[in-house]
Amino acid sequence: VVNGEDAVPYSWPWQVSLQYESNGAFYHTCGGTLIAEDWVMTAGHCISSSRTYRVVLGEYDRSVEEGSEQVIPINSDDLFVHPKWNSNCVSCGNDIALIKLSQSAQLGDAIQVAYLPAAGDILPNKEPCYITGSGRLYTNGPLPNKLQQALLPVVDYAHCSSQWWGSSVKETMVCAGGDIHSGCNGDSGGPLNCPATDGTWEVHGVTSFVSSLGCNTLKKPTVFTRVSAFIDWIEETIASH
Ligand SMILES: CC(C)C[C@H](NC(=O)C(F)(F)F)C(=O)N[N@@+](C)(CC(=O)Nc1ccc(C(C)C)cc1)Cc1ccccc1
Repeated sequence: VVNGEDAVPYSWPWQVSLQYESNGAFYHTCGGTLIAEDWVMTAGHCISSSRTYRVVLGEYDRSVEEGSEQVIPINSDDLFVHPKWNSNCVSCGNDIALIKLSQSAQLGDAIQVAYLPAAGDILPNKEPCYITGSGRLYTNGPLPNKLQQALLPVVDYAHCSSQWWGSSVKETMVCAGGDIHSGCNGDSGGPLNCPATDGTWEVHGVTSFVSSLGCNTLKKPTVFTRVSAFIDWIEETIASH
């Protein structure tokens, strides 16, 4: 997250860190959202079938053992990338994947399941959402230790597809930001958290891409997979596994 701030510890308790194994150690590669006790939602581009993954829940500061962390391994046949995700066509969308955890998360103060929007729910322009993640602090910059957040107002489809991203943005995506705040690599797969009418938060986006010219390129909002366009697929996948 570029130009964000340290989140209040455990204030986004559905945020997870997706980590892959390399030479015996695990590395943060993407964010994710806990959507059920044993399911995590992330981006399709975060998953490669040749890697071994684990998720870490209840993490605030990656450099400190806080006691709230839960590390859960992932079985390779529990990775469900959307069937229409095509890594050669990021602009086609469908950048979403589900991961079944090998055991249920123990919910508590630091770990909670996110609310998802109703199918088809479209956010109005300028809706004040927050991006959260442990991605780079600036283009080609370092990863933070503490979870970051930044206010990223929604740029509706009409604006995002006309002026800014053009035809690279589809109606199955949500744009947000476009000023000095943005996501950056490592935030992929994480949540776009938007206020719900009843004072809670709903996860409306899965962080998908930023401009290759620079994470916080002006007039190039961060682009998210629109969760409300995939509610049926999410429900079917969970129901059948
Ligand atoms: C793997 C790609 C497909 C998505 C990747 N997503 C992210 O980093 C995210 F924002 F989600 F955290 C990304 O934006 N990767 N970049 C490598 C940029 C990129 O590939 N962006 C991009 C933008 C648009 C398109 C399509 C829609 C034309 C494809 C890729 C990050 C970057 C940006 C500036 C400097 C260095 C690295």
